[in-house]
Amino acid sequence: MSARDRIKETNPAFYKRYSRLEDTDEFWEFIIRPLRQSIRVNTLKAPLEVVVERLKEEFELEPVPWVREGFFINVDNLAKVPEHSLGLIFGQEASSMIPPVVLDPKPGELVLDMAAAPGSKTGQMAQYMKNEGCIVANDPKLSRANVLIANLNRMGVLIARVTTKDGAYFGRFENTFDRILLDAPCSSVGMIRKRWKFLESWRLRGVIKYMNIQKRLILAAYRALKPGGTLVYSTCTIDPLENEEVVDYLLRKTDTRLGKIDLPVKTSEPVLEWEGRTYSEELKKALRIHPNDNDTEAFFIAKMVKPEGGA
Ligand SMILES: C[S@@+](CC[C@H](N)C(=O)[O-])C[C@H]1O[C@@H](n2cnc3c(N)ncnc32)[C@H](O)[C@@H]1O
Repeated sequence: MSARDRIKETNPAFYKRYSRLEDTDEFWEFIIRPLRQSIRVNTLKAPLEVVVERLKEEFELEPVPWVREGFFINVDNLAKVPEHSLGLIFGQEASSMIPPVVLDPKPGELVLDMAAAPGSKTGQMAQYMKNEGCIVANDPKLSRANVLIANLNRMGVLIARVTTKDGAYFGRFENTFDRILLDAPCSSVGMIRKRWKFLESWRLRGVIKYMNIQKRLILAAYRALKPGGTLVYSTCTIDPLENEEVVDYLLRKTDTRLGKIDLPVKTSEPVLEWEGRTYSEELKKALRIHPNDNDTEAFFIAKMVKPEGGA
């Protein structure tokens, strides 16, 4: 049975909705094809070259084009690789490495990771900050916050302060953070490649529930951002209501502008019209990544800048 037919049979509403986004055989095939394993080398613990040389003795590595420390690797079970237990490498999906690259935090800065667990992007940001400055790593789900703490310990991250608030709580710290990552909770269509259950359980009402949470969080994040600061919004899903709609909402409510993202990554056209809504042309600067674009998880990434002297 073709991927298209399997998807149609498993969740007809899913098929109907997203065939309006893209309807090629390739798209449907990559929506469900198992993901390639990828890793990020953790330069907080050892130099990149040393870890790469060691791994090459045993595995084939292929660089992830958009992240210097990212590699595809031919390993079945990372848990059996000692470098993983030692925190020298971290299993992280290749497209999920993009938001921290776009945010580009610097040593000494104050950064908010509003939805941080299990911490793959917190670790990556600490790496770019050379463990200098501070990252407030927040996640309200206690079981996930525990995994976050364990991962940060294993990765040797020394600058994270873990909190367990609803992300909207941070809106009260107006004009405070140099950079903010909102890697939002979402309907996780990109994760179908890891877990079939995300296809089975997908419902439009879930998308709408997440959209409302995302709008609340992005507005709070923007409030907490310093004038001149950068906010990156990302999801691992393809629904325009959780992506373009949410960023367009922030554009309409505030004085934010979108920043251009220049990375060697293939993207799909951003959606500027959906279900009778029209979105700002500014959204052309966002990255909409479908799973067939680069053989990765689906992702959406937008970079917002708060003007100096802005509200
Ligand atoms: C996509 S995951 C984050 C992945 C993480 N950034 C990483 O790279 O490892 C989204 C997270 O949002 C958290 N979350 C759910 N509701 C939230 C809320 N109201 N405020 C902040 N975070 C929330 C979830 O517990 C989940 O861990």
